[in-house]
Amino acid sequence: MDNRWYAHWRHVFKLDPEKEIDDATLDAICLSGTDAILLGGSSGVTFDNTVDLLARVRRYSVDCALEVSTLDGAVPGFDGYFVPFVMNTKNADWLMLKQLEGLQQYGAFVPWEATAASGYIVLNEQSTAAKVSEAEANLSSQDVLPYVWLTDRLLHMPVLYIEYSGRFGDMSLLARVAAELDQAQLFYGGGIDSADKAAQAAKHADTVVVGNVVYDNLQAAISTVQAVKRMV
Ligand SMILES: CC(C)=CCC/C(C)=C/CC/C(C)=C/CC/C(C)=C/CC/C(C)=C/CC/C(C)=C/CC/C(C)=C/COP(=O)(O)OP(=O)(O)O
Ligand SMILES: O=P(O)(O)OC[C@@H](O)CO
Ligand SMILES: [Mg+2]
Repeated sequence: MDNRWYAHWRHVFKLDPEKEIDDATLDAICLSGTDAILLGGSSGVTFDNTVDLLARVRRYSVDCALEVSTLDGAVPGFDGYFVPFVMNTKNADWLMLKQLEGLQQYGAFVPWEATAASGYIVLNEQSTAAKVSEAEANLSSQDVLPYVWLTDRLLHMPVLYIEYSGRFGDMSLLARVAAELDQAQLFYGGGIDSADKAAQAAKHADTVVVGNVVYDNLQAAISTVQAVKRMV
């Protein structure tokens, strides 16, 4: 079951439990007006660093969800959970088998009403996510469409995530994907490090995810919130 508890999210900050973040930065991020804090990373995510960051974000009233990307990092107590599936890999581990193992281990504890599958299309070959998952990331706008149809129209995944982690993506491809969607909520993430890039992504994506710039340039990160909200 998925009642889209995240349907109203327009702007999201993604924090990586593996990375250090000081209290002042976390305060600014959680009070920025963003719709949610999503914890996730493609490597080095453990139970301990996830619990630690969750406890710190819990001081604020902002929604806090977990993108479960390692078996060790499945932690109770979040407002919601996303389970990623990499659609553009031929390695069955990242397409389905890791997720199956997760359910074999934790299935009895999953809050189904607050858990959603996210169909990832990973498009930056240089990203950790692409390398870890062996994604076939070099796709044109035309190549990407069958993955979109598979994710949205055949499998009815509630979230389709266009992932350029670390690099700003092709906005014409994003527009093409948006135009093809029947029911999935379109998440975009990758390389947003300014208000202008955030606004460009918000033209097409339902939900804009901002990650690395939080650690590189806090003011630029904060500026993305209003840029996305202005597009509503
Ligand atoms: C105990 C309890 C209450 C559990 C409930 C939680 C729950 C729903 C558990 C379900 C268990 C389950 C199904 C677990 C699955 C675990 C798992 C290993 C899934 C596979 C995930 C996956 C496909 C990983 C590949 C990489 C990827 C796409 C990660 C997504 C996140 C991402 C892209 C982050 C960006 O990473 P970053 O580190 O920033 O990368 P860059 O360096 O490139 O920027
Ligand atoms: O870190 P950046 O490049 O902002 O990407 C955000 C997010 O899509 C990563 O999973
Ligand atoms: Mg990152």
